[in-house]
Amino acid sequence: MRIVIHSGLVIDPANNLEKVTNVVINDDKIELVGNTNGLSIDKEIDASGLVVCPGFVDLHTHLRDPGFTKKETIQTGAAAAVAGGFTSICCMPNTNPLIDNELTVSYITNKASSLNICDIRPIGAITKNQEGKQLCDYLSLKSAGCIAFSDDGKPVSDANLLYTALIYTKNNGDFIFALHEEDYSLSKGGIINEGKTAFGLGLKGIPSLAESSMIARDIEILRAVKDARLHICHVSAKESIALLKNAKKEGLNITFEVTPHHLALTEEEAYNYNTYAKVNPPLKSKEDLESIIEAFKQDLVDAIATDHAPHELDSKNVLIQDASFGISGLETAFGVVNTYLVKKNLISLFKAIELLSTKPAKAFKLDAGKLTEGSLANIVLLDPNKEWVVDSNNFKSKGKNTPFNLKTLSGNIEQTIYKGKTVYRR
Ligand SMILES: NC(=O)N[C@@H](CC(=O)O)C(=O)O
Ligand SMILES: [Zn+2]
Ligand SMILES: [Zn+2]
Repeated sequence: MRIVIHSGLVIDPANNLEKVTNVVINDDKIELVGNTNGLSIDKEIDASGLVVCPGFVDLHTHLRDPGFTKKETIQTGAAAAVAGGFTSICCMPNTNPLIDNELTVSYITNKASSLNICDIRPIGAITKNQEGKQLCDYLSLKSAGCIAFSDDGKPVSDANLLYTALIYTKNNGDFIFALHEEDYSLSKGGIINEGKTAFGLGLKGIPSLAESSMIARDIEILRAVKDARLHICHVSAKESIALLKNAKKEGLNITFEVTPHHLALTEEEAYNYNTYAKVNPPLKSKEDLESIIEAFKQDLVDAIATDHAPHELDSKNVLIQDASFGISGLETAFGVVNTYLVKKNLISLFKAIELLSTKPAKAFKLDAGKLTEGSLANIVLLDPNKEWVVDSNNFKSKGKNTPFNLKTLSGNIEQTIYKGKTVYRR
């Protein structure tokens, strides 16, 4: 079966391509990008007015399954992913049981292959039961299919534990440690960012120092170990950006991601005790947001990752002190990035697509995020100019918890193709 997607603006950062041309799919693969002369075509997709680009890659998704299926299941999470243009997602281990054993890995990969609508790559835990006491068996988790390791939701508070994990793995291949950076002694009891909004609302704040001091510590650990590889999750503070800029300049093997909500919103979103704006790390000040934008302009950011954290509304429709931390993010990611970065002329659409596909794939060494001939036909058709009003009731995700609800976004996913088959159409 040969399908040609014609008349669209093809943006493929992996091959430095941006032009109106054809993308030819043959069964599950990309046969070619360019001229279709002499080819017999079975089916045509008219992409006039649309952008055709690689399926997006999310390095940070919470699927909640096994264990917390009232928040999300692998099925609803995967449906949300493809509705958001993601054809590869990496799922965090804070499930129940946790992804700290091969059985849970195979539960997820089996579900993923029976659904067959997007790649689902498990991230294993760094410590057993995420208790921060005992290292997991990284070799066997890796051979079972884990592509990185993280205790996300929690920091690795014990410096010696992280140090040991890096030393143990460094001569055994590529092990990526994705870190949730938070010093509990500084963040404990905090609800939103420490600053004007928290003060005005009478809420205990979480200082930026809770994030940046841990990043500083872990850069030191990385420097001490050398050949190890760190990835910093959901970076939100200007102090953290400054540290990471220097670490990169120095040549340390470190990457970092920024979420759509941290590049678009500030702590003021929590005005009125809005629990939908309660997230970890907290939404920060205008100055932090400006330093994140500057990091994008300077090409320092390695990935935009959703930190899709679906929660049932019962855990959000309570006092802000008691509400869960987290934002459901898969289905608004492109719209938010396009509205708050591209439409404001802060970065180009090409760069935005690169940060959602090619760069994250590169950071986690995934065979994805490109329209190269012979690679799997994981493709998104999007309308960068289409305006829409977010209505979380229409989300495929069970998680309706978003501070973007009822906001107008520009840029919509029209169609998502996975291994040559349409898995989502608006
Ligand atoms: N981001 C959040 O606010 N919540 C995440 C955990 C995390 O990413 O740290 C969750 O699992 O709900
Ligand atoms: Zn986290
Ligand atoms: Zn997370």
